[in-house]
Amino acid sequence: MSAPPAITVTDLVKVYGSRTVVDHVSMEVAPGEIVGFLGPNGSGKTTTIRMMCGLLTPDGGSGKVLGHDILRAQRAIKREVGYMTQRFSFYEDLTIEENLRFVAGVYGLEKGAVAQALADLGLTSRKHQLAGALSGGWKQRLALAACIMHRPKLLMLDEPTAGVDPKARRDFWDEIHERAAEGLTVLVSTHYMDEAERCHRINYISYGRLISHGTVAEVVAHAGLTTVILRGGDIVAAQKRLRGQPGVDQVAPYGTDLHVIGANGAALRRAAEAVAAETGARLIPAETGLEDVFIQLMGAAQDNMS
Ligand SMILES: Nc1ncnc2c1ncn2[C@@H]1O[C@H](COP(=O)(O)OP(=O)(O)OP(=O)(O)O)[C@@H](O)[C@H]1O
Repeated sequence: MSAPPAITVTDLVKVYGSRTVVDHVSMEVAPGEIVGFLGPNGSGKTTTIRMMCGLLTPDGGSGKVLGHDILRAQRAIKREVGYMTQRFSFYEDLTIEENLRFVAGVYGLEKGAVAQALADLGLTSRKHQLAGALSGGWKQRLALAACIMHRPKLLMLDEPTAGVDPKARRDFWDEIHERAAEGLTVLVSTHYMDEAERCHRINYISYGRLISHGTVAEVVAHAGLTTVILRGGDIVAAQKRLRGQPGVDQVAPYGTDLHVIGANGAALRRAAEAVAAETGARLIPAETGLEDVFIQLMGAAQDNMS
């Protein structure tokens, strides 16, 4: 028998005033899975995460997180979940170790917990450094140490690597994958495509509604988009000519290439062939990227709302 899901929520709803900011969101996450949560700014990711963490009571829907009812057992959920908020904060004039000691005190953890967390996150040699003097990557490592010190079974990360350099982001993700291999479940919201690609599965939310989910390959395939590249020739003229043509939904320059994307493959190819011939460009078939899919989904969601 397979293990019960770490998260299973059905039809979650949150309403602020007259606005439904989370609109019947259902999701299931298996233990040890890393699931990405993507969507434009203000689409409802943080609000959904907070309902799952037991920090916010839903106005509708039901579900269980780590076997606890999200409506009735919020305290039990908080004990077993680590939540890293978008803008994590520390006492800047305290050292790494002092900050972790403070967190350990809040959770009532035993003495060894701080030393263990320092060792786990490679922070021992820096433990006397002031939190305020750390670079973005080390600050984020401290935040991760603070939110996994009480040994949560589920980690909710809300845009954990915003403003952190690529090397620190990669180290962070390696750390997350190691933890997941040990059984930790992770739900992570992000705006970065490379991070989405490091998740086992992703969920895409827009205007509070979950509109696509699955592995990255499934989400891309499900979007059914065609992509071609125009290379060489007069790219500026080609870009102007292609915009608004039947079949052409997106035109995006990438260096000296022009990526042309659309849902109607036949119409897209016709338009691209004609413009390539006019502007002296070569036409190269290409794979559709996750970012192209998300931009298409954003456009489609806006059309539905207007
Ligand atoms: N306490 C609140 N009262 C009123 N409106 C709120 C409240 N919290 C969030 N909202 C609104 O709900 C919507 C969803 O916000 P939320 O923070 O969940 O989005 P998000 O997807 O996490 O955005 P981002 O990517 O910018 O972090 C936004 O329009 C936001 O302004």
